[in-house]
Amino acid sequence: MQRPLVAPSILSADFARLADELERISDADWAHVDVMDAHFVPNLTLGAPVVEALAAASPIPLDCHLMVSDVDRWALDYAEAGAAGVTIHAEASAAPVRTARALRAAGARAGLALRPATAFEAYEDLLPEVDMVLVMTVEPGFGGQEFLDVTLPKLRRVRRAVDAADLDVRVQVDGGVSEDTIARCAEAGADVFVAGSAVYGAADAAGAIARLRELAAAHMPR
Ligand SMILES: O=C(CO)[C@H](O)[C@H](O)COP(=O)(O)O
Repeated sequence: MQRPLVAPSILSADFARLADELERISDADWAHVDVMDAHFVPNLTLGAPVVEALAAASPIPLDCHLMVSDVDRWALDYAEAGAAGVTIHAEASAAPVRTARALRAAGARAGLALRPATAFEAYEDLLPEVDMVLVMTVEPGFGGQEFLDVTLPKLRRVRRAVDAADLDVRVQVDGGVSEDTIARCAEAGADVFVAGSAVYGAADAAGAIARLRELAAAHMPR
């Protein structure tokens, strides 16, 4: 198992002060950037030009989570904008292997995300083509939602498959991750933890990041 990575989601940040909000999480491993198109999910955030500006301003790498329809058409723009990792949703992609290969060829990590109701089994054979699987632990679209325990069995299945294949593939969780829920995620096999409100809602963001990282490390199987 790799060391735990904490990726605060800037969805819960102050959008009027994004460069300052990235500085606030400079102790984190990655900054998680939620791209929403008001079609794949019922919310609208930002696009590649803003990601390009954030990549230039950020003290840490950007991890872009694309919640957009027809994602194969848009994904490469985010790698070219400077994102270190780009995650596409399986449900929005007609050609996940082609898109993942294009992302890797552009120098970005390729991630594949699964909504809570999407089964992992149909995508298991694609594991060698990606660098990360994102198991959504809420329905995508909004921060501050309640963690869905029903996603934990899938998280365990993803971890088992990654370990069985002995692949260098990260397993990310996103949604409702907090000091109350992170132990469950770590025990089930996650090693990248996205947290929006748990970090940006804290007076001391650096302290919140450190506590999440410690809790994750304490509960990840050795
Ligand atoms: O992808 C997301 C929503 O679709 C966000 O990253 C996620 O919800 C983070 O927010 P919180 O930690 O407050 O649940």
